[in-house]
Amino acid sequence: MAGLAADNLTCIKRDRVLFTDLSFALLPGRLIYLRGPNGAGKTSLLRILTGLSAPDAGELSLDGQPLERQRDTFNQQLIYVGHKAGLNGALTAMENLRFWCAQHGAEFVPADTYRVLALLGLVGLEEVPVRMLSAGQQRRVALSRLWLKKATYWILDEPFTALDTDGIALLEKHMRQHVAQNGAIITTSHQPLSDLAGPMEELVLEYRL
Ligand SMILES: Nc1ncnc2c1ncn2[C@@H]1O[C@H](COP(=O)(O)OP(=O)(O)OP(=O)(O)O)[C@@H](O)[C@H]1O
Repeated sequence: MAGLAADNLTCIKRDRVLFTDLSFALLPGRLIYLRGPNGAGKTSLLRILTGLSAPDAGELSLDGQPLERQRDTFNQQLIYVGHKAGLNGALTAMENLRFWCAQHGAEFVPADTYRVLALLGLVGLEEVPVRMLSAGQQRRVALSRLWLKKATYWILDEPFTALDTDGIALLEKHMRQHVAQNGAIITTSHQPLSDLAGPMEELVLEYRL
């Protein structure tokens, strides 16, 4: 089957089973809204999907083949935006993005990067160390990756954090467009996604004692 499939995943942290026997598929052209209370295991699940951590049981596959044999291929097709912005505060937005592109196999084209930063409302802030930007501006720099690299799979952990209403709408529209172009997204959010994000499936993690 095309897509990223999780088969019977189990995740245990400090003797607490966060989830077990969790199976689902993230298919091209689909958006999964992953929700659940604080501590349910949403970030833990997303980290497993990205390969940053391993499940305690279960398998992941990409296009029907074990994911662990295709990590490089998957990484080329993946953008992960974690709940922390993942920026170096001492570097400017342009420097951060140049570094990120080099690390993630994306071509860094300064003119395109300025254009994306402008789209995200950051004109005049491109050369400022990001530690001097507001929380929402830093989030916008982090999210600009979604405009700079072509990748089928987007794994997003609380991407709306600190964004104002215009920022939320901009991101939701971009997500919808990505899915319409056969992209695949799994995202967490403590605020419900609006219709701007387009059709979605829900994956709910309950808090287990
Ligand atoms: N590296 C770790 N070591 C020990 N426990 C961890 C680790 N990472 C996460 N946990 C625990 O696992 C549980 C789930 O954490 P996780 O961050 O996945 O939840 P979440 O659903 O994303 O929560 P939130 O909505 O608050 O972001 C928490 O109780 C947390 O303390």
